[in-house]
Amino acid sequence: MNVVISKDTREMGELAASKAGELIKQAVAERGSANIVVATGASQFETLAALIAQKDIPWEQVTGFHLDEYIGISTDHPASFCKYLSERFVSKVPLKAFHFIDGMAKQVADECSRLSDLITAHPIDVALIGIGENGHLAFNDPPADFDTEVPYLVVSLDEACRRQQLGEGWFSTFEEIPTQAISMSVRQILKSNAIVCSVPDERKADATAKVIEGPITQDVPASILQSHLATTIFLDPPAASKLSESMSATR
Ligand SMILES: N[C@@H]1[C@@H](O)[C@H](O)[C@@H](COP(=O)(O)O)O[C@@H]1O
Repeated sequence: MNVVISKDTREMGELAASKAGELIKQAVAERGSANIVVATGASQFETLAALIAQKDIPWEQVTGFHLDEYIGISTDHPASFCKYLSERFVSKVPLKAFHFIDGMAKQVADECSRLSDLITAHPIDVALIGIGENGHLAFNDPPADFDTEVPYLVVSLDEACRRQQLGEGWFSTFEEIPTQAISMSVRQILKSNAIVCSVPDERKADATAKVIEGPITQDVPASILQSHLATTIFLDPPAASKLSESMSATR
């Protein structure tokens, strides 16, 4: 795992997008196509804006996968990750395909199977992800399942995760926030050839320090990224503010 501390949030997004763009272009040059995973949330604002601004990515050869989605939130709800991805990414670049998670599916088990089959047929070149204030990876809250081989699964959201969504302003009341989601599993995320993790904001400083410098534990799900050699975590200075001095010196 590599760590890059940028000078501000904008630069964090530019550096993360530049890394992701290089990896996408490399995959297309080598294989003729690329498969990517795209996350949502406040963490991805700058990264996705910088990614869609890159002019030399052959998007027609790129297939995208959706990292996680609430169960029971329609696509016109302000918190819908489908809405977020449509508006900020899918409508902005001419992708070969994008596989959304249907959080309104009547049979969520069938939806997980459909997505699992699709992603198994599309090995991922690069996953763009974030981490939660509670250290979650996608919607795998602590203690996360590090063992399941299932690519997509139904997960329960813990209170800290749901409070984060309220704090970011995606919902107007705590009660409105779903208690379940469909998420890519931890093992599926780790199968990505490369991982580009964007982490801005002081709200993430505690989780960032645990993820990067603490032990690998299911209680801090994103700490498993330490075991993935082709992961780069891009931080802004507030997110990096609780790292040890030696780590901060890598800036
Ligand atoms: N489940 C989403 C993830 O897709 C995201 O990567 C992560 C970080 O959240 P945020 O970017 O909102 O800070 O947790 C969110 O709740």
